[in-house]
Amino acid sequence: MNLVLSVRLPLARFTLEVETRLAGASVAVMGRSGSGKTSLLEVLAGLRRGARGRVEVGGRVLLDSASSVDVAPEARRMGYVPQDALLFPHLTAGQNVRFGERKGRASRADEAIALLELAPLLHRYPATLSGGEKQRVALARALATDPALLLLDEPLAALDVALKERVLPYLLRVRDEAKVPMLYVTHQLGEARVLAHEALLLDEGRVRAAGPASEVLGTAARGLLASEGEGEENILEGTLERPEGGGLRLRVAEGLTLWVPDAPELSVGTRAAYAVPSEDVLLSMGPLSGVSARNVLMGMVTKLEPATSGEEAAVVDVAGVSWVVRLTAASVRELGVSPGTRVYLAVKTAACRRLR
Ligand SMILES: Nc1ncnc2c1ncn2[C@@H]1O[C@H](COP(=O)(O)OP(=O)(O)OP(=O)(O)O)[C@@H](O)[C@H]1O
Repeated sequence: MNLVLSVRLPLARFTLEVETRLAGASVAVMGRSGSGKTSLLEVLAGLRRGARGRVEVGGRVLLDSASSVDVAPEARRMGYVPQDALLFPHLTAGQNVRFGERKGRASRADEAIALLELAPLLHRYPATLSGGEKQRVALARALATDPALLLLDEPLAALDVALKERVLPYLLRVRDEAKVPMLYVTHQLGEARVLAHEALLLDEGRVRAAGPASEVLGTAARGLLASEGEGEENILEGTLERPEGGGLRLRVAEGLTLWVPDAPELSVGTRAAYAVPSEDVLLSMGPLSGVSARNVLMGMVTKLEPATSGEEAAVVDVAGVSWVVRLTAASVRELGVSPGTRVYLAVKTAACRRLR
């Protein structure tokens, strides 16, 4: 899906000026609070009068102010789910989903209901649903409109950690099974890494970086989001295994396995993803023994980057996989950490949180 953006929209403090081309199936839109993320989504949805320039989605021109093209919001086929997506309180979950159903496309609503596992909830009213369930209904309602592009504004922000874990896999299903392209606003680098193929980083209304997620979500994003104190997570994907002697282990790469919390429903051979907050990784200069952390990984520092005030983020390569570890500036000095230093990382099993 091709996305061509060349838009200008005057805002209160600055002008949103976005000039970019994206090709990915899922794009994370990131940036500090107030950098213009929601405004950009609303320009795409056709909800902002005064937007100038050109918007093209999958070859279809939605806005071209030079030739006075400005497709009405309802004709744009954008599945917009705003930050605090409200459900109609007097309609059941099922009626909410079908509300947006496109004529002749009833199957889309059925697909969305199956994909998001809403069948048991269809007769319930929004007031009786949990936050995560409401999010799933809002997402299904958007999918039922058979959108060309989903615009999701921080779909997980209002959910606590446990609920996030339950809703994130549904977003992955939308991406991988429904195959509906999405633009996804988030403040969490970890979430963006799991969900996005590409990323767009906004700073005061301008594009600071855009392109493959693996590149954009590195240095630039960390530097820009650091001042917000956003938590950073290491995301590890791999295959589950149960070695003799018990326990559950994630095989991430040749030479990198990670003990993770055991749970009976997890079966060997399944692909899984885990998040480890950067502040939960301990760094040591020497081999560790006699520590309670079950995972001790040997690696090499590749970069040091400024993180939150007074802190630095060390990027450590472990068997070809990059880890981010938070250190205070004092520890960096005292330990003598610099690029090229061999280090050991200790990670408690309990710090590994399953994402899918
Ligand atoms: N309708 C509007 N008219 C003028 N300025 C606006 C309008 N809506 C928002 N703004 C301003 O534009 C800037 C960007 O707002 P926007 O909501 O797009 O940011 P954001 O990146 O989504 O922020 P957050 O992460 O806090 O949701 C802010 O300074 C905001 O005050």
